[in-house]
Amino acid sequence: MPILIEISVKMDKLTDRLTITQPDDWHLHVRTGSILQTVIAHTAKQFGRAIIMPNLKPPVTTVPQALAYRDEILTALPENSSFNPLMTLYLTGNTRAEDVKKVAASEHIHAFKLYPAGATTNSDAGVANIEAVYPIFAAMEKHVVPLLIHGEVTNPEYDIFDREKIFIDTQLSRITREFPGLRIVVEHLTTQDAVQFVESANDNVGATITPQHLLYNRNAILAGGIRPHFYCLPILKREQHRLALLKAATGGNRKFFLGTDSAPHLTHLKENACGCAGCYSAHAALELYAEAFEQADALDKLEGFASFHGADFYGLPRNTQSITLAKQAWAVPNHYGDTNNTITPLKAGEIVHWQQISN
Ligand SMILES: NC(=O)N[C@@H](CC(=O)O)C(=O)O
Repeated sequence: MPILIEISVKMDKLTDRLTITQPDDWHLHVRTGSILQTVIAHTAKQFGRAIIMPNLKPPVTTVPQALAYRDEILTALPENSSFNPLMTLYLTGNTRAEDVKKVAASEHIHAFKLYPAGATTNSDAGVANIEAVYPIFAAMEKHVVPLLIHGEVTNPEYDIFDREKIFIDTQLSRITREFPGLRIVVEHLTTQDAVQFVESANDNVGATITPQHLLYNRNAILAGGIRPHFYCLPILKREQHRLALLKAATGGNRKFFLGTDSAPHLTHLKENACGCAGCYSAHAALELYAEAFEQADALDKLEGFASFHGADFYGLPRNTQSITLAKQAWAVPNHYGDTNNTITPLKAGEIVHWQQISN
């Protein structure tokens, strides 16, 4: 497999163009209502498919709700787009084994998302007692339905920078031990500890990595003042963790794949006394990953990470189209959206060095 990956990446040194198989985004928030149209256009321009996170208000907990949300997304897509939203259900204390069977039988719903209650944006309806949903994990294991995990403990007594590691030590290691056949995606890894955990777990355990966690460490949140657009959960960590994530993403290991966690919030709700968690990256997702991979001198590994590993993990066919990026600087706009509903993207007003030129 790695040999195939090497061969199919076309990096033309003379023109500085990079052509890869069309990628997928295995962790995406697109919200609902007026903002949806703006953000889905960005994603659909680059990605063939995306795992759509279900943390709406109220959350998407049933098959009919997920199918209705899918229809809303399809309606919001630009004309002639062939983007395919892969839906998920929000796991709660009320999820039943019957719901797992329905998801297994659904063509459009691909996983359950576990939010520990209170861990992040719109997670209040999440799971307060993880052990209580073990029977549902057993049903997912049996029906081969993946479990996507926001891996942080929620007890406010724990230091925010330690919450991922403590979740791994106290919850995740036990879940993987008790359900070795359960397909698990540890979402948006942020620490060296999480990288090591995923590497040493069995092949049913994979992980997504975001562009912000590859490009920035926690200093970005406090560079000369409080910078709310770098605040997401799990929060950015120390440089040693960023380097471990970069090594994992660029190392060719099939367990690690692209998941932007692009999470739009209106600008005024982030630039606020109590700003929301989430970075918006869909406007330049692949370009931001290309910058990170280029830093690691590993552009030849981008295609595996962005276009193959996730599809293989989910047992879906790889995309057949391709996408080309050029080494072409462009300035990211300060805002997207309309005047009443603006979102501030990652690198707002800054230069991005790669640009998509075709799909
Ligand atoms: N990543 C974030 O900081 N926020 C996400 C939720 C999540 O994935 O944690 C959101 O929906 O805004």
